[in-house]
Amino acid sequence: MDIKFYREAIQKIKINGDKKYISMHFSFGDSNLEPTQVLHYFDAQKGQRYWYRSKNAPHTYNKVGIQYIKSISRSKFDDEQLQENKDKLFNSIQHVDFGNENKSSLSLFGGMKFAAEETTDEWNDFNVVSFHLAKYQFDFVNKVLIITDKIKNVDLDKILDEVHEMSTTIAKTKIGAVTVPEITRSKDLFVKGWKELVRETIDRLDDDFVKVVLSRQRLIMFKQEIDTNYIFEQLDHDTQNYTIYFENHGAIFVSKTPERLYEIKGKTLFTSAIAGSIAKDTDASQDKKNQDILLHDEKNKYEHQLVADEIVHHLNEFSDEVQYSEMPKILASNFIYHLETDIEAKLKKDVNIFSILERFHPTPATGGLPKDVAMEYIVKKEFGARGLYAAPLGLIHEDNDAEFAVALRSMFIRDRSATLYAGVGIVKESEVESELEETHVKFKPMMDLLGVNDEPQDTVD
Ligand SMILES: C=C(O[C@@H]1C=C(C(=O)O)C=C[C@H]1O)C(=O)O
Repeated sequence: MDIKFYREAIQKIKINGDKKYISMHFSFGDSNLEPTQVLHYFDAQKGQRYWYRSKNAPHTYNKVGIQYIKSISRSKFDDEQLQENKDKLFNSIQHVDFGNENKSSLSLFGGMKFAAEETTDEWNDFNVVSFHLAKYQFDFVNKVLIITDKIKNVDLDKILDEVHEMSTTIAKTKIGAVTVPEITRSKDLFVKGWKELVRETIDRLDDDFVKVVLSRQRLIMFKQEIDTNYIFEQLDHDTQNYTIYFENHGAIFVSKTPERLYEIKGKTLFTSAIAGSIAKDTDASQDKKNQDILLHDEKNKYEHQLVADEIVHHLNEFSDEVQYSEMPKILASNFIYHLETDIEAKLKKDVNIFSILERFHPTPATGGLPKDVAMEYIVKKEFGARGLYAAPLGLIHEDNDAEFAVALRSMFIRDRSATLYAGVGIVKESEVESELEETHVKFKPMMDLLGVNDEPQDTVD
């Protein structure tokens, strides 16, 4: 980092008294910083850190945020108000461009809980709706560090010292030995009740209520509080899926989801219908067979089509030009294959991205059909609240470019325990035992992350 250049440039900054925040970006192209190192470096900021990395390299986004200096938090989702809050916030920021060729990608990180109606103490550390503006945003795609601070507190020389110190120290930071969590207990919650609910739901479904996703939970207890550096390293290995790591107050939420809710780039929206599943197999020929079975299985194809049709239907409100392939393809994720249909749409002028979020979430891949009936059913019948499981989480930029993932294959960590979540789409043709089996497979990414190979011996009904 050319600190001398910045030192001179900073003298020329004219503070705009009409603004509330100042945001500067610095190129760190010459130092090889890694997200895991940055998160580790800011251990003292635990409770105010996030990491969001898009799936598949080269990643569209790969960003670590530290210290929430401003948060838009709501107990209810209101698209108009959120758009207004977001615009107001971005308009109150003075951007400083040092003539860097890398543009600033200042963003808000956050999303909303699966359902606003759910209330449990367990999830109280997270708001129903929250979008955070982090003071330090490390953008690993463009290799820039964006620092945003309140104008009334800002000390530009101090910021430069800080940047200099960070860029040199972080580059040398090694996580070193991490503590692998020691599991004292692992148990499946309400399995018997869940199976009964699936049975009851299959009976309940009819021509008017065709699909609902039912999830269940697994509780893992540790001997000591989990070493967050262990989590960072584990998350780093898998680049095939999204990486979501989100701290708020005393809680941590982690997801390795394969599912994108949508990505907006300029005037184009990209999304995918993902539903219909089969486990991967360690035997290569069986594994190939499994993929063929999935591509041709009527129940899975039906389940998938419901999701694809619903997404296309919602898109018609925001777009006059929607494109998608007629036949789903195979999406390989950790331990499991899904059916996937890619969908692309040209957005109409001036669409509110929060309205898209509200309309899309939840797709029938995590909610059901019709959406309202399914949501009510889930909130009323499922055991425990979903919180951020299956929730949309992602990044929103000033120019409305955004990406949201659906936080599946996820867990909630607090103190010495983790709660894992897994759900399955129930349709009239579902069978209880194979749906239960599918949840086992969907727990695996988080079990694997925690280093647990065995299924729990213990169940609580
Ligand atoms: C609900 C989950 O997954 C969703 C449900 C799927 C299905 O029922 O086939 C497939 C992928 C996801 O859209 C989960 O992973 O918990």
